[in-house]
Amino acid sequence: MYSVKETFYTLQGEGAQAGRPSVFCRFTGCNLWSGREQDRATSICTFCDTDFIGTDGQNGGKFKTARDLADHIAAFWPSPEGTPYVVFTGGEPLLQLDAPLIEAMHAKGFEIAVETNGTIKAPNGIDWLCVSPKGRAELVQETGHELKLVYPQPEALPERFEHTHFEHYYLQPMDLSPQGEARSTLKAALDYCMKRPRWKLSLQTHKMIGID
Ligand SMILES: C[S@@+](CC[C@H](N)C(=O)[O-])C[C@H]1O[C@@H](n2cnc3c(N)ncnc32)[C@H](O)[C@@H]1O
Ligand SMILES: Nc1nc2[nH]cc(C(=O)O)c2c(=O)[nH]1
Ligand code: SF4
Ligand SMILES: [Mg+2]
Repeated sequence: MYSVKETFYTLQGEGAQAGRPSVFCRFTGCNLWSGREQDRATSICTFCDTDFIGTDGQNGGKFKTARDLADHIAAFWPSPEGTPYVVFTGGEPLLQLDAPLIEAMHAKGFEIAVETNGTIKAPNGIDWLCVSPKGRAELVQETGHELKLVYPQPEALPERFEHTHFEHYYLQPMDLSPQGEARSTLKAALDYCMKRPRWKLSLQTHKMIGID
């Protein structure tokens, strides 16, 4: 059984695939925060910008089999042209994404992207793996296509991840607006990238243009 908060068609807003048309499948639940505001400050991940509780979002629900969920996701792809692309996110998608679902999406011709916090080893077969380390949480998944670190995090400074093996290294300015704080994390991130140029800047472009 898979538990999905929401499913929608949009553009990938972040990282090296920014601008790519994508079906987003947001799984319910995370291992680093309950999702309840009263637990935020005492959680390992304290700055999350996402509601991932329940199955009540747009086109959310519970799906009994990998085939059922794959059919649901594939229905959002608008046209036979281009390679269909699904981004599994959450919450923490690696709590639920498994080999049968990967196989079912590939059987439908999809490329599979994952956004993960890196605390759970990724299964084989993911076509684009984005790892985004969080606070004091141990990083288990040290390889992938992009490491996208939200910046600044006092307990997860970029230096801690320089021994890892990714094709791209990004800093993404922490958005504190969901918590009502306004502070310039953008300036801090771009200053760091310019000082240490293996790091590139990732902006949350979907928020700028007002899409999901
Ligand atoms: C909501 S998370 C879900 C996937 C997974 N749990 C993770 O943390 O990577 C999706 C992406 O949003 C990023 N993110 C979450 N909250 C953010 C914030 N306040 N500012 C900037 N990026 C944020 C995460 O680091 C991650 O790259
Ligand atoms: N457009 C868009 N791009 C995204 N990239 C990563 C996202 C996520 O929440 O995982 C996200 C999202 O929520 N929307
Ligand atoms: S690990 Fe990801 S989904 Fe979980 S609370 Fe942090 S940003 Fe949100
Ligand atoms: Mg998001």
